[in-house]
Amino acid sequence: MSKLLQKPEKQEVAEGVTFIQSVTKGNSPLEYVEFKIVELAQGAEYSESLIRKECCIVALTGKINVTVGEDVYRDLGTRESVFDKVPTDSIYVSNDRDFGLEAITEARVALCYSPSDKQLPTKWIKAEDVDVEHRGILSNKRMVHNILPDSAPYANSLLVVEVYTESGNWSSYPPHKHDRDNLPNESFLEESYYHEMNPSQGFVFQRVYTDDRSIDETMSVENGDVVLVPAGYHPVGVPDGYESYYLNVMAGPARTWKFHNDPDHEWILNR
Ligand SMILES: O=C(O)C[C@@H](O)[C@H](O)C(=O)CO
Repeated sequence: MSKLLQKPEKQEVAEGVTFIQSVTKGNSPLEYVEFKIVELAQGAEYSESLIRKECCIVALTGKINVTVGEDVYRDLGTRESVFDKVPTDSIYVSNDRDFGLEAITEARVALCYSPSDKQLPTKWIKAEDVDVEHRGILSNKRMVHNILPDSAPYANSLLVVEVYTESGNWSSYPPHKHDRDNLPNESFLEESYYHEMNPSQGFVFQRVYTDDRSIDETMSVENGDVVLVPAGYHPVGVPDGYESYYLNVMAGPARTWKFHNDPDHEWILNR
């Protein structure tokens, strides 16, 4: 199996608290992005101390309370399934702070991390404030929830977006990359993709490839999988009959998403 594909692996870390995915510097090729999917049973609690990293807590499904230091953010989360296709609530927590999660209902939570050493205020990113963007035409249609885009100045390094791709469509397409620290032309951002499909037995294909093909992996991606993009283009193709959801986390030396399309396929944009 590709080193860029991580299958879900249940790890019960406390009563009612299960890691489904845990991408760390120790088990992935990424330097700037770490990521967890945590499932919480109703009433379960989980806490963490951030050491030299910032975190965006995304209430994927269910309802949670989040505590950051003395502050409590209550009743976060808007969905029973990510395929309700409405934005959800998130909390940005700065480096070297403690946070806690408490599940009001059964809940699935994404924890998105990147290195940081400059303290910033905690930010409640409310569902109603998340910008919803429709991109693309023909078989390239997708909807994007901009949770923490580069235009939002709340984080030092993290970028977080949710992307829905319609059945039979492509996204992150035409293929683009952001793997050169060469602003203003291109930024270096690593990226992770956490995938879900509707119905859940579906699959999508994701290719990760560089110009010189030193990376060239085409992966069959199933519900709950994570794809890691240390470099290269990273398009996603969705088979007929299935909808795709993914949560992207990006981070790098500069908090700017400046991508470069694969010149061979850029013509797609001019139809
Ligand atoms: O517009 C899309 O298809 C989503 C992608 O831009 C995705 O968020 C990504 O690849 C970011 O680099």
